[in-house]
Amino acid sequence: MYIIKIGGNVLDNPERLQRFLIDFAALPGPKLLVHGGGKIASTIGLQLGIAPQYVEGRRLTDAETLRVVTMVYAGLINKNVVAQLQALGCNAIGMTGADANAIPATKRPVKAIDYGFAGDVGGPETINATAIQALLQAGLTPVFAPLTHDGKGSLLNTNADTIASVLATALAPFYTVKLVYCFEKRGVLANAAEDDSVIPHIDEHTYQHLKATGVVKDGMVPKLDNAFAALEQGVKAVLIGEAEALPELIGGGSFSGTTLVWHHG
Ligand SMILES: Nc1ncnc2c1ncn2[C@@H]1O[C@H](COP(=O)(O)OP(=O)(O)O)[C@@H](O)[C@H]1O
Ligand SMILES: CC(=O)N[C@@H](CCC(=O)OP(=O)(O)O)C(=O)O
Repeated sequence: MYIIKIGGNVLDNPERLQRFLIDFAALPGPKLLVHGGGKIASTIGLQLGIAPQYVEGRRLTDAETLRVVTMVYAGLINKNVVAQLQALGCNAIGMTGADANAIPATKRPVKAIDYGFAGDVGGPETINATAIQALLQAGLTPVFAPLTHDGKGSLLNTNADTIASVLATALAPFYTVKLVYCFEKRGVLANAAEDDSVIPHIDEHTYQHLKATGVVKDGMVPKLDNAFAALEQGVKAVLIGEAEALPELIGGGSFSGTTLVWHHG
């Protein structure tokens, strides 16, 4: 099965999103979509007078921000994606980690920095894989917003790349899971300014080198950390590429993004 994640730069562009959803809806077999939307949450927050705050690239989720991200992720984005998929004949069902207790989490402990209502997810055994399997077996396509819950009544904000990785890992014992991170570039690039400089294959060793030399940075670092963690824990394949090139990415032809390589044993 495919678990596909789309980020803020795709969600923010209606034409790009529509093209992606057409291809996603056409994928045969069980599938699951995870969306982010950090960029849209920041824009809507600003319109409401709530400026986004980041420390080292991570959002601080105070009580007001939690209200904004709940409205934007679980409401505006999630329900519009579900409606668009329904129009394409894909029987989508919108989810957060609170729904069906799919993804329990704990509020990140306050150390040097207080990230507020940020949720840290435990191991794959904490995921309610049974409920997600039941949805898949009923022919439904779960669409996850990047929110989890603490089991005490509060939603928590959790990075969408992490949600995709942990769901992929939790479902790996039951399905051959291929995890696909779709974003606005054609893959992991050797040169940020050169769109055609896609690195076709990256293993752990190469990744450490790319990170140390600053070729891979910013949002790509947590994405690849999550991706290698998923491979280590039984996910069959991880692909990274352009949302609009989903069929090529999955088809594995030339110009088909970056494939992460895991050396077993
Ligand atoms: N070597 C690289 N190749 C491609 N993107 C990179 C690279 N290094 C850093 N990045 C940055 O990582 C970003 C993708 O991560 P992120 O911002 O989390 O995106 P999204 O949430 O849309 O998936 C790209 O937009 C790009 O700016
Ligand atoms: C805790 C945390 O980092 N939450 C993220 C969730 C959204 C997200 O991951 O969106 P993209 O995939 O579009 O970046 C945030 O609020 O930015």
